[in-house]
Amino acid sequence: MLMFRRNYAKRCNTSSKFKLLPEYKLKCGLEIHTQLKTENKLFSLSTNSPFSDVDKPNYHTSFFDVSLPGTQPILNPEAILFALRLSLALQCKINMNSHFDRKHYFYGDQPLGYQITQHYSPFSNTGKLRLFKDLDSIEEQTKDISVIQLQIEQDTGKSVYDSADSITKIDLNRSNVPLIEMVTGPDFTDLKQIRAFIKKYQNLVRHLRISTGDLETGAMRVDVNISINDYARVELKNLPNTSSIASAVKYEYSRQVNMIENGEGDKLRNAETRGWTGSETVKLRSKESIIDYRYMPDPELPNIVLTSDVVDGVKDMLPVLPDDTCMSLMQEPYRLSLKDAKILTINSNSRDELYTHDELRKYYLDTFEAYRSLCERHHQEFLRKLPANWIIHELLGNLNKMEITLYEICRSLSPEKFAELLLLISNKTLSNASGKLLLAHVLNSFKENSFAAGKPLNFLELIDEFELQAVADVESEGLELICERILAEVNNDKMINDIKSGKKKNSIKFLVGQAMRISQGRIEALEFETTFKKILKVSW
Ligand SMILES: Nc1ncnc2c1ncn2[C@@H]1O[C@H](COP(=O)(O)OP(=O)(O)OP(=O)(O)O)[C@@H](O)[C@H]1O
Ligand SMILES: [Mg+2]
Ligand SMILES: [Mg+2]
Repeated sequence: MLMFRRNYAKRCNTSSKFKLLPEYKLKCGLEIHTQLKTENKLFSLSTNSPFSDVDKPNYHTSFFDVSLPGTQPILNPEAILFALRLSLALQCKINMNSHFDRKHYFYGDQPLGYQITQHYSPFSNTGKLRLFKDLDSIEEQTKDISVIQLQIEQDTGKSVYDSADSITKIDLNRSNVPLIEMVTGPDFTDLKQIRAFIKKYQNLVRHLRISTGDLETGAMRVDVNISINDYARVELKNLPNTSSIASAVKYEYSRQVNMIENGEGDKLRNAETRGWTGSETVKLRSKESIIDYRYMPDPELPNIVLTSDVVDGVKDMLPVLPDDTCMSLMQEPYRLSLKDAKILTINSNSRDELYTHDELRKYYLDTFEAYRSLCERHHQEFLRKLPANWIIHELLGNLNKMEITLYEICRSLSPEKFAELLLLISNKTLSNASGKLLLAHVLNSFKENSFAAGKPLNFLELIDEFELQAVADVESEGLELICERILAEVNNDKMINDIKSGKKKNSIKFLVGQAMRISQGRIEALEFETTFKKILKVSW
């Protein structure tokens, strides 16, 4: 037995890098619960704010949310609209006549005694989400993940264990928050696909503005079902973030392979549900012992009857989906790299307070157009890459560093103004280095003046004031003099020899840096690099 275990550990190299073994095929399906950010709860007029007022338990509740006898559910149509947006974006078949069912179980944070969900006739089914090799970093060119069904249901309350008093307290702020449960087919065959799907689905719900999609708060919760070859599935729950999902999948795959190799495969014949402790999966229950939920149609709620007008209307109003936007940014006239196109398309949640990808994309597109027409007007060569380089790398870098929002910047440095800066760089009034200095200065002074409306920005005046004019057409003797001076100052034969031989090509950047310092950035770095190479007779 021990031999088998060592054998497996060796082959899948568990200690360093996780590897799937070809003879043990991974099969995996996901169930994802997503809280909808509607104004009100699913069946009541309570505010739907499960994460605000954490210090006020049972604050966002109505008589219905706390299950007072005699209260009745009233369906919130906004939740239907959100479910319709998501179903259409996932190319699902819409059920024009779905209904709600009661799923009975007893738990303290579910005082009704049942959860209102959709069991017999869910909202939509048979959709798909396509993953792409380049866009989603998967191995295959494309991979379709099928969506088996999508249903609307209510969230439960929360049980909070109070260790000081040794009692469990119930908070019903989350009770009756609208949820969508989306179930995929068992189509995943490796971890990259699982990671890619979760990220893509999260980005989609954010893009459709139907959920925050945050895993950390529990606004999005992922259950992973795993099996190997033809054994039964194991359902994994309590996976609070992407790294626990990945670790749990790796752990569970290895556990199941070990069991099969140790001759314990029979124990994998029955489906079970396991939880993730942070370091291992532990059995919660077996699927057979699951209680009978005694599903029954909810008699207090009418069917959700849709007309094709409503469905078509929502379809027409869907925003362009992130993949399509990303692909169009990589084509004419923008021809962005995949990396830059993704930055303008995919929600970067961590810096959401400074800019959203939608704002940033709009700023980029407007600047691109303004710069293009300025170039035409001034008969200047249009450098297609300039707007992306300066917005995604320079501007964004400064926003992050100075902690200022794109929204505030837009008021003083509009895309039209930014295009003027780009024109000054492309017609060589400003060197790259001086352009960077000027941009940083402008942003900094906006910040210092708290973005108060002041004198309109005039780049030419600022260039004069700070003497930032690029030194154009520098005499080559002038350049050579500066370079010779630096070589003498540096006085490091070893470094010079390593540059000449090509052993340390990068050291030339150090010399260029010194030259830029002396010329205060007013001469292009490339000019210095060429001169150094000439003086040192570099042949690489
Ligand atoms: N052999 C298998 N291996 C891995 N995953 C599987 C396998 N068979 C089914 N699945 C996945 O298991 C999941 C089943 O989810 P579904 O919601 O239908 O049932 P459930 O887990 O019993 O219900 P509940 O919502 O009460 O948890 C799907 O994501 C499906 O793709
Ligand atoms: Mg399940
Ligand atoms: Mg399920």
